[in-house]
Amino acid sequence: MQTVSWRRDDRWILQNIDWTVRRGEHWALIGSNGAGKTALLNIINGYAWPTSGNVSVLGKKFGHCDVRELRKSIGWVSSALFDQYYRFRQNEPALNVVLSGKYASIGIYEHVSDKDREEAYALFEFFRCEELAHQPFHVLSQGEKQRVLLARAWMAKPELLILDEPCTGLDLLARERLLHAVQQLAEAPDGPTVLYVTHHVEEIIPLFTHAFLLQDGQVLASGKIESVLTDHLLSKLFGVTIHLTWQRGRPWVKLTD
Ligand SMILES: Nc1ncnc2c1ncn2[C@@H]1O[C@H](COP(=O)(O)OP(=O)(O)OP(=O)(O)O)[C@@H](O)[C@H]1O
Repeated sequence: MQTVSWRRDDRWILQNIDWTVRRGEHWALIGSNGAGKTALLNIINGYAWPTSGNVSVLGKKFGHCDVRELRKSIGWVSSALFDQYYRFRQNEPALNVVLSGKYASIGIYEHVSDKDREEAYALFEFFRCEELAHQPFHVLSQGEKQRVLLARAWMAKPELLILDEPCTGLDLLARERLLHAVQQLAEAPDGPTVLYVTHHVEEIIPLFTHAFLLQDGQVLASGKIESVLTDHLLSKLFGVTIHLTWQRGRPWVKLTD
């Protein structure tokens, strides 16, 4: 995207955002609460239209393409969004949630082939949660829901996978399992480009090649992980003095104030 700005109610939520993601790169998008991360994702998914600037996603320029068609190539995992949808579909089994990913719909309105069903079961196995397939989605724990939503997104084999704070509400083991699954998915031969949104630096696994720091709707820094994840830039981003230590390719935060 080039010089993208988004204004709402006399306030600039995003200002002059330049961001290019190339095939083979995986990005972490980091920012504090209210920085504009969700707003930026809404623009990438075509749910919000920039006030100014240009957006192209997967080589398709917005304004010159069918955004609904484009969305079929984008997997979006956001538990906040899906909790809202499935609150009204209390008996929907997790299997149907995964199957619906094939059609990018909420609920299933198409004929489901045996092959689709097999594929969905294989994904439950891949994410090590076979026992969840026949349970209603809305009763699952947060960690279980996230794995089901990841499987749902993967049913359509998207080229771009957007994970919006997928570890929110997960305990340590569930978080590490989910991160491992993300790494495996992305590294598969037909794996997607991953955009991973978080405010927790510890979730940045070695998969990520680049990071984008968003502050008050503006780019604080963007580029290769090692040049962006520095004590100086993260302290500036979060407004506290941060010291990072790296262990096995992952950054860990210490507050030094
Ligand atoms: N449709 C809208 N109309 C008016 N203001 C909005 C709209 N959408 C977002 N905002 C405002 O834009 C700012 C950025 O919101 P956004 O949800 O993108 O933040 P975020 O970085 O995702 O935060 P969090 O980490 O808390 O989820 C917030 O102050 C929010 O109130």
